[in-house]
Amino acid sequence: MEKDADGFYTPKAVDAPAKPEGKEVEEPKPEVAEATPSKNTDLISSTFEVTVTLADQQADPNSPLFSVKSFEQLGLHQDLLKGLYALGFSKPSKIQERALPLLLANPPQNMIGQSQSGTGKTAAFVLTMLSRVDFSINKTQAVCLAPSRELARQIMSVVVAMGKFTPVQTEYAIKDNLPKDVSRMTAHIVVGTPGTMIDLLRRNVIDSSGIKVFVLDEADNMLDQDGLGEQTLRVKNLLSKAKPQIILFSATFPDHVRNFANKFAPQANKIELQKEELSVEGIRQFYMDCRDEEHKYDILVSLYQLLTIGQSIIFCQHRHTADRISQRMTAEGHKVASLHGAKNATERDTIIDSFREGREKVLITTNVIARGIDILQVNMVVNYDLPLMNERGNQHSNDARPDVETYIHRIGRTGRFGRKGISINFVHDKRTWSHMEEIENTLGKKIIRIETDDLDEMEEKMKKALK
Ligand SMILES: Nc1ncnc2c1ncn2[C@@H]1O[C@H](COP(=O)(O)OP(=O)(O)OP(=O)(O)O)[C@@H](O)[C@H]1O
Repeated sequence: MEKDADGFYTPKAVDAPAKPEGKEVEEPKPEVAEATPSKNTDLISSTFEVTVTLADQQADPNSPLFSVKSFEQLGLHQDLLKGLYALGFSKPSKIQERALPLLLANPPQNMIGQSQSGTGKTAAFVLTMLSRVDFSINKTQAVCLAPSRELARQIMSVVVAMGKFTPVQTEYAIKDNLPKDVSRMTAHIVVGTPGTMIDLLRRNVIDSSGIKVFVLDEADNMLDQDGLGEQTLRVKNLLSKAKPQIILFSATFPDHVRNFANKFAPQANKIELQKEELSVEGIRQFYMDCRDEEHKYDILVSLYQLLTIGQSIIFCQHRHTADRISQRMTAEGHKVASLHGAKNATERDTIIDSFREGREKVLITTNVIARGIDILQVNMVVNYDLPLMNERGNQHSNDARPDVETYIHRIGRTGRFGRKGISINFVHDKRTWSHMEEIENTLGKKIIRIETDDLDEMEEKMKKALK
């Protein structure tokens, strides 16, 4: 793909002969000198000596990571191919293979894309934004919204990495992250959260007239009428004159949001998952039957060694629970961090960066990082409290029911891109037991019991699950 006279990256024809099932087809060589795909030897290992060869996963036609095409065949510009290869991406995943030709085709068409957690949706929309930007114009041309500052920062890191060989300029629209006294942003791509994005568009700091792409990551969450939906709609209205291509991606699209998504992104190309395809194969789900709340804490502490083999995320329903547990564990000499929405922006950035770098191995948190966060070393997720939500979007009300979508996203923080992972649910009474049963029935996937008083058995089961 070459830049055309106007400086755009125009996709070339993307039709390529399909690979016959079960047969190996030689990958075409990349067209660029320095853009050599690294051998897919992205191995992770832990004390359990787990090794995952992504190439094996990508060769299995039933895997969401399988693709018959190469990145070159998807019609990406050489500069972007270089960025992909520098990141160690050698072959697209299924969602990338299916979505990219539709996303890059002209005239641009809206997209509602669904694919399991950790299967590479970010690259699909980031490459689209980078492909559609005309770098010779210093004006904002793509905006992307995410539900948390942590996710917005992560998406930006992908934009910067994939755009490393392009002259892309980027800017954040997240709280406490704006350059002082900025009156006009000229960055090509702006990534942020809805509140700050509304502010910047309203004050004309972002000139909306040149915006060609509008992406919602975690779109079902961004469109939920009981949550961020109203703000997201305001952003859309502020962009409406520019008529951008609207791109919605998520691992989940519950029925009540899907109807709204169809209106939000009219005439969209759609890639959908069946209900039984929602959960990721590599994540083994367990539960532990605790006696009461206090026993949950004791069990968590007894798990500490296992939690620190790789990295772990512990999800609680309330901020005060996350704080209390982390304070108690810290006082007892364990090294844990806690992150939730009541902390200030600087603290939040420091905590997540430190966890990302592996300086802390256990992160105790709330739903704030249930979605999108991609830290490959996380091989265990604990639902200290199962996620709940009532019909009005209230997590804390007495009539709250199991929130299956949030459960899928939470456990999806492990088992990323073909890796193995473990999730453990703590249940401690009839109510929490029935909540877990409801999740199990909805997902059609067995959740296996681990005894709380047999650490050896626990370790054995976990080792097996991670193999
Ligand atoms: N084609 C590829 N080859 C190798 N690694 C890839 C490829 N595509 C994505 N990845 C890696 O896979 C991981 C998961 O990707 P990503 O975060 O985009 O998943 P996602 O589908 O957005 O998940 P979630 O639903 O949790 O947001 C990332 O570490 C990313 O770098």
